[in-house]
Amino acid sequence: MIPAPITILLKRLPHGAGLPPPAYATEGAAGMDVVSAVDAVLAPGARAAIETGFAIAIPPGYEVQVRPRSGLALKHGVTCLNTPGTIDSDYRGEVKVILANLGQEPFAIARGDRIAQLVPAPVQRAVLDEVDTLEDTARGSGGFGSTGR
Ligand SMILES: O=c1ccn([C@H]2C[C@H](O)[C@@H](COP(=O)(O)OP(=O)(O)OP(=O)(O)O)O2)c(=O)[nH]1
Ligand SMILES: [Mg+2]
Repeated sequence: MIPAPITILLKRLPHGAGLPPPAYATEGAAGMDVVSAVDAVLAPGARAAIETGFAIAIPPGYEVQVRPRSGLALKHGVTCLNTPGTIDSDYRGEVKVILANLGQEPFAIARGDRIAQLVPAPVQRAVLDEVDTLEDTARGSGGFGSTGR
């Protein structure tokens, strides 16, 4: 069964006027592609918070993840540095995409270029229960490659 879509409110900011809102490129796309509101050039090794020209209000109990586009990553080495970026449901500032250029060439972004994708997700919160001992397991404290290659 396909879960019903949640409603996210989107407020267009003045410098984002005229830009297309985030949108699904295909019927089955998981992410809504989001476009840049600015022209920018990312030098090799550089990072920047790229403005999108909108703010959103996500319903309580959800987040929006900001994820890279694989085409930009593969062709240009351009990715979201903090992937997946987290948009909190109580954030009302401008959504920004933290892009990093891990490639060898400068990467030019034009206003209107699709730079990332937004994926809403339910958030499972937790309460922490501080204890003196934790139940033992076969793994124990092994990790970071302890099971081999
Ligand atoms: O890719 C991102 C990541 C975050 N944000 C905004 C929305 C998010 O709700 C807020 C805070 O993000 P996060 O919690 O990841 O950053 P922080 O360094 O912990 O900042 P803060 O102390 O404001 O929570 O910044 C974006 O616009 N784009
Ligand atoms: Mg935070």
